Amino acid sequence: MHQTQPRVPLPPPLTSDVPGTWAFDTMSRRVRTDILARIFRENQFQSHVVLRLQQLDTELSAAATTPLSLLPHDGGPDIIVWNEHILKSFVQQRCTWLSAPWAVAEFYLYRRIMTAIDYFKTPVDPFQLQKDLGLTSSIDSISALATRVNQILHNPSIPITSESTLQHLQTFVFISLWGNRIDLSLWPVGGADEHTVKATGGQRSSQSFASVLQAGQKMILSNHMTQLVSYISQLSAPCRFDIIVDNAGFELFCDLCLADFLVCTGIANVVHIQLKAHPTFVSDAMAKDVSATISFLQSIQSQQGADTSASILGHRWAKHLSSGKWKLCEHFFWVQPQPMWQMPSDLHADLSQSALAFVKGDANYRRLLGDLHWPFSTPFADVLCYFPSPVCALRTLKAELGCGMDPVQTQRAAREDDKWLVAGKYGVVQFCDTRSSARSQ
Ligand SMILES: O=P(O)(O)OC[C@@]1(O)O[C@H](CO)[C@@H](O)[C@@H]1O
Repeated sequence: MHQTQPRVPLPPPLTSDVPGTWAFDTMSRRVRTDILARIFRENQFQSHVVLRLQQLDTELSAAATTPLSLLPHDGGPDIIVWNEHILKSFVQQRCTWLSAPWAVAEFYLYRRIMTAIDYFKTPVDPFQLQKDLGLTSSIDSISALATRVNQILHNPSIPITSESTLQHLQTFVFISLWGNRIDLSLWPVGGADEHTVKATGGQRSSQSFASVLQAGQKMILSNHMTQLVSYISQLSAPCRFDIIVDNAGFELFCDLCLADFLVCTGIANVVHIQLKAHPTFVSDAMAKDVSATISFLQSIQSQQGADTSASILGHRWAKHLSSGKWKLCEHFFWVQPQPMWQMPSDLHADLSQSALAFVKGDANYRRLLGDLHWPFSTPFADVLCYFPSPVCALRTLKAELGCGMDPVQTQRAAREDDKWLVAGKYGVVQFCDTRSSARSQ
């Protein structure tokens, strides 16, 4: 029988009321000084919108004592889910922005921003500038990677025989993993905090990303790559794959490189790209951001003259979309805080058609784990056995939770860097074949 939730007892949720934690710093400081402040700076909203954003800022300035409230009817089709299923019990218990489960409070913040800006009447993305800069400032990395991708997929001297395909598969999975380091909510383009990647025009991320890829293996605290590759190599025919993506910008570019590889090699006959239904977590990708990325790639040729790699890629990706090899899917569940084992039945049924879902990034990973305080050594399969399809999490660590990590590795990481859980330097590649895991129970 298919598990409907983790097969081990559930620990308590992370909350953001413990001073000294990243969760506390996020909800009591970062969301105001980094996220809301940028929205004010980077948008020209009408005065009534500014007023609502200021009211939200006032609530957050007293986060420890301000209780969460239900959402007003703002035209969003998700109101009933939010008010009846997500918020009701926390509102009844008078949970505050800090005492409510962290995931609930943090997703709620972005949903409140949508209310404040009247998003469901006039869908303006308040993070558009950051998203645009995320692409343009990564142009060198994008061009370099585009050249490599085209060599692998088009150069007849690198045959796509099965052994080399599996080698390349690993490369593309690593690229997608480490693309998650470049996260605009942590490293805003042009920002100047401790996490900031130096914004030096077009060279923003090319050096850092090359060095991240090189550092690679030793920064991975749990690595199921062998099992992942073995599973994929045993699929008998081209199948559907899913990528539950995370950030727009350079990370999305990296994820689309993986999706490109999967369809060009015939490993996949279709890749469903699972996207957010409204702007959230600053940089999280929506369908429009995929289209913008492809248009940006197609335009690089005219900007750069000689280098056509990115533009070739952009045209190929546009064809993947028009031919139906790539399908863009937005769902409101992806912008909500519930544990993934509470996935709505339509999405569950749909994902159960997939041969494999790659789940990208930290916020999605938190939801895979229900944002709970698992002992770090809890086996990944004991938690993820409920997922509707075989699943591979590609996450760089940016929050104080995890599972499936050997204590030898976590102790090493803690010795090397006291911010190992949140700095995005360490990563995991974790795989669970939920179908065989169910059979072996
Ligand atoms: O999902 P992503 O982009 O990898 O990370 C999201 C994130 O930046 O936001 C949260 C803190 O605000 C944490 O979960 C994490 O640090």
